Amino acid sequence: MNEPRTLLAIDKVSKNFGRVTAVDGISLDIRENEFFALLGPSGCGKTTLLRMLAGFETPNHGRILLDGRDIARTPPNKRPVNLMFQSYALFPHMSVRANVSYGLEMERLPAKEIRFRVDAILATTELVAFADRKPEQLSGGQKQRVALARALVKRPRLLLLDEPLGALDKKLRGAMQLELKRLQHEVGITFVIVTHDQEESLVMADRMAVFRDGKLLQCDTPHAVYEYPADRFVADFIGVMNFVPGKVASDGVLAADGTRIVGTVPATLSPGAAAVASVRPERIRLFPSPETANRVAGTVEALAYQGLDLQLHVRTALSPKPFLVRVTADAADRRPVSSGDAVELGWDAADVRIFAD
Ligand SMILES: Nc1ncnc2c1ncn2[C@@H]1O[C@H](COP(=O)(O)OP(=O)(O)OP(=O)(O)O)[C@@H](O)[C@H]1O
Repeated sequence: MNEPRTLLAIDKVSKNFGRVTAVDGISLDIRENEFFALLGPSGCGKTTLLRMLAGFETPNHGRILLDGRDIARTPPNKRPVNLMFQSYALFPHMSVRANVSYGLEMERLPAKEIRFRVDAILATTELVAFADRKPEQLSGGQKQRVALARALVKRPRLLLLDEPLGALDKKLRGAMQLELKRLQHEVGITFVIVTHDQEESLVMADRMAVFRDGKLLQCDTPHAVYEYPADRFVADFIGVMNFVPGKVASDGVLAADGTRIVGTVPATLSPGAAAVASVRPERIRLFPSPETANRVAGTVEALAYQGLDLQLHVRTALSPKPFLVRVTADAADRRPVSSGDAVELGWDAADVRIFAD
């Protein structure tokens, strides 16, 4: 297989606003035709990084190489990069077609080419039937597609999307996540999306970067970030995780009550150091077999049906918070549990991740 080609190389980029370091020495490669997500809690610097890629901010340090050329100081309109705003910023008095063709008209392209490209992108974004409508006559999802069509018609090398689904309700958001991914695939343009929604990144991104306090914590595929988080913060931020605090032992973590959680200890942790053992809710089994490496007694505190899954809160002596356990409806039917029941939880050593506390 060919090595994917790097489109954008972010090289030791920093940005301060007065004494605030919004982006702190980030290095990151984004590949050609990739759907890449920048993710992190509010204030982590993801929007500032996106604005530097667009050209609305200039880094204090570092280089931003697009196709090998440093664009860090190139004005926004001179970059082959387009930014789609969360608010869509559509022209209210213009039709969908006029909104989409506007950018090409500014470029003074021949009318025939404009028509050809606008027709093609209206078809791709399934907007042909709405071409003559004004933005106010469209639904939220349709407006979102117009904003996308307007950005894509210019055929940028890179499309930046700032919380593109932020204005949509939950159900439409789900549908548009898949739609965006399909579109990206179809047009073959590299997308960089900013979101604070970790589920959204897991669904859409080919790779994702997790930030905190202006620093890059981890950059990998959604699967790798979910299964092998770089640290405790990432483990907690992405998905749901159960944590057992304790001290590092030779083959795992010793909890305060003396229970040993068996798992692989990272080489960076010394014996006796404060650590947490963690396990995802879906890796925990109710009523495990006696050979299961980790077993602990608990009491069911609460149950919640979530479609195909049943989510349990189980109180144990291992941690102050109840364990979250996800069992399939099937398993729950076979051996029903209710609030107040005594249960045993079990999980394999291979499903344990251990982090510095
Ligand atoms: N123009 C500015 N002047 C001063 N400080 C700024 C400016 N822009 C951003 N900051 C600060 O830089 C830090 C990073 O901000 P940024 O907007 O990049 O974060 P974010 O991760 O996108 O957050 P959110 O999800 O809330 O938009 C924050 O502490 C913010 O207050």
